[in-house]
Amino acid sequence: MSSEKVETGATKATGAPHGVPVLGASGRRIVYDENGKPCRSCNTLLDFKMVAGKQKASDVTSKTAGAATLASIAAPAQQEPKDCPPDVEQLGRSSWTLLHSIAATYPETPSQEQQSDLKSFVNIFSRIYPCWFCAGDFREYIKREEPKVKTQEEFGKWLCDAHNEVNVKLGKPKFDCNLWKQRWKDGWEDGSCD
Ligand SMILES: Cc1cc2nc3c(=O)[nH]c(=O)nc-3n(C[C@H](O)[C@H](O)[C@H](O)COP(=O)(O)OP(=O)(O)OC[C@H]3O[C@@H](n4cnc5c(N)ncnc54)[C@H](O)[C@@H]3O)c2cc1C
Repeated sequence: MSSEKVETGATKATGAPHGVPVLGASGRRIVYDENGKPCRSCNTLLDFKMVAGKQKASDVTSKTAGAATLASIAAPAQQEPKDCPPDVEQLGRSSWTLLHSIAATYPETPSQEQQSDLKSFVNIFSRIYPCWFCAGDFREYIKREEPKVKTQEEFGKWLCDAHNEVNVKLGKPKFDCNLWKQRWKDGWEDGSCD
């Protein structure tokens, strides 16, 4: 499938039907699947609802006049509904939690089999991740930066860099990778996680 790169890091299926919104209320490009339907796990909930006619872009803009960008203010205005399929952000948060938690429990000196299992997992993950354009970019990253699985520390840092690549793409600050273990394994030194 051919695709078009856009500023949010999203790519859009070129088969998007005529007469449907191209940009969402968040300012991001709407991602459609191969059947021309908006992809829930590829769009923010706000944009998904806007395309479904359940949220008007004007509802957001009128409440937020004067803000720098729609994208930066739209997300907090949106309440996450309970027990519904995830949007791109919920899916991402949960997936990063799983991935970093795997790093946190990966052995410090893994066997050959454990190293090979982890490599396979990361590769398969990059092929089946439900947000397909996210998955495509992740596969490109893995091609450029091969997963490092020789030790827990090595994998934790590799994953942190991979996550930072997405953060930068989305205009978010980079996370300090020296802190990955406090964030995902030991808890913060100030004791706030105790
Ligand atoms: C493989 C993958 C690819 C993705 N690609 C896209 C994409 O192309 N477009 C898109 O819109 N969304 C993408 N996402 C989702 C996106 O990364 C975020 O998960 C989503 O935007 C929600 O962000 P958040 O601000 O809640 O925090 P998240 O980025 O989900 O981070 C969760 C928590 O992890 C910690 N953290 C942040 N950065 C790091 C780091 N570098 N290392 C360790 N811990 C960290 C912080 O404590 C943060 O609160 C992707 C997710 C995954 C798993």
